[in-house]
Amino acid sequence: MTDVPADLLVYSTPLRQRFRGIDVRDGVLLRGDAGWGEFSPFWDYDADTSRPWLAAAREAADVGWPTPLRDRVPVNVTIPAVGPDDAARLVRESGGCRTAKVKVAEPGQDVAQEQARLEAVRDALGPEGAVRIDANAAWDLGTALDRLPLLDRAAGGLEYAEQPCAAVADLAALRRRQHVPIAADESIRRAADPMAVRRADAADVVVLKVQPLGGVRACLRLAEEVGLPVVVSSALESSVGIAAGVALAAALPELPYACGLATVHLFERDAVADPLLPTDGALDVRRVVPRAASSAGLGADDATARRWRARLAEVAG
Ligand SMILES: O=C(O)CCC(=O)c1ccccc1C(=O)O
Ligand SMILES: [Mg+2]
Repeated sequence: MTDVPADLLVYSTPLRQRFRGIDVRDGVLLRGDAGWGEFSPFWDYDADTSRPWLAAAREAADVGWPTPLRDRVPVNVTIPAVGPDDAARLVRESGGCRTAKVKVAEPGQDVAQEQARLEAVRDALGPEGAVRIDANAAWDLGTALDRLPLLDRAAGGLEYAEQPCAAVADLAALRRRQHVPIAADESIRRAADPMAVRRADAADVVVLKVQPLGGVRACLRLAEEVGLPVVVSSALESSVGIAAGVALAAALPELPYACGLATVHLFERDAVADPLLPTDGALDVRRVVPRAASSAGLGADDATARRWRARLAEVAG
């Protein structure tokens, strides 16, 4: 081999906690004139769904991002569907996060386990902290109306509930019928028409993710169009992908909430040497570079690297 550095690397890492049904995360890192970008659609996404993910990676690599308006971005600690002791430990070890996002509606778990997790998180965070939940569209309207008051009480007050139901009409009804504010995530990033949330008055907050929505600039345009407060969140990426979320959060005119960008701690090993982990509850606004010059050095075996090259070709083609 020559010593010409690669402009395409594949990374792979086990997760410390199972998240969103996966326990290994992998993806492609692309280098261009502006730096490194990440292309890491989940494996259950088809080529069409993955196209905006590639546009986001290319923007990061080839164009770079708009000028930041801030140099630090407050973030929430993300609490997977773990038991109360682990939940409390994650808050304590979060790097000073004063907001926690707790996953609920995990298949096989009951409401008592969710209450115990929320009580432990509130206890670890203290009365000044903010607690939000994410149900990933799992509840029907009736279940959401039953659960929200119980979980609101267990949490000692919820900042908001992220995507409690799948349908925009159900989010709107829920918002009218109880007091916990509603955030839309899947209704934005997986919808043909993200503006439907706004027209239906279905949310108080929108969650924007750079890769599924096609890049930092695409998200800035969407934020302006929607006109609601934005929470920038991760798609469970390496620090290369997280840096794009941080760039979006840094470029938004207003940033009233902590962002969901503190997920690198869920990786056993990050793709960069100096991971984007919070200190004093916030991430620095900066670019990052891979910590190794080969995919093998980033944990990807030959089969994984081949699989990603084929996928990249399919999505680009
Ligand atoms: O928002 C966060 O705190 C972390 C990001 C997160 O929850 C997430 C990560 C990958 C895929 C989906 C989601 C989600 O918000 O539903
Ligand atoms: Mg979500």
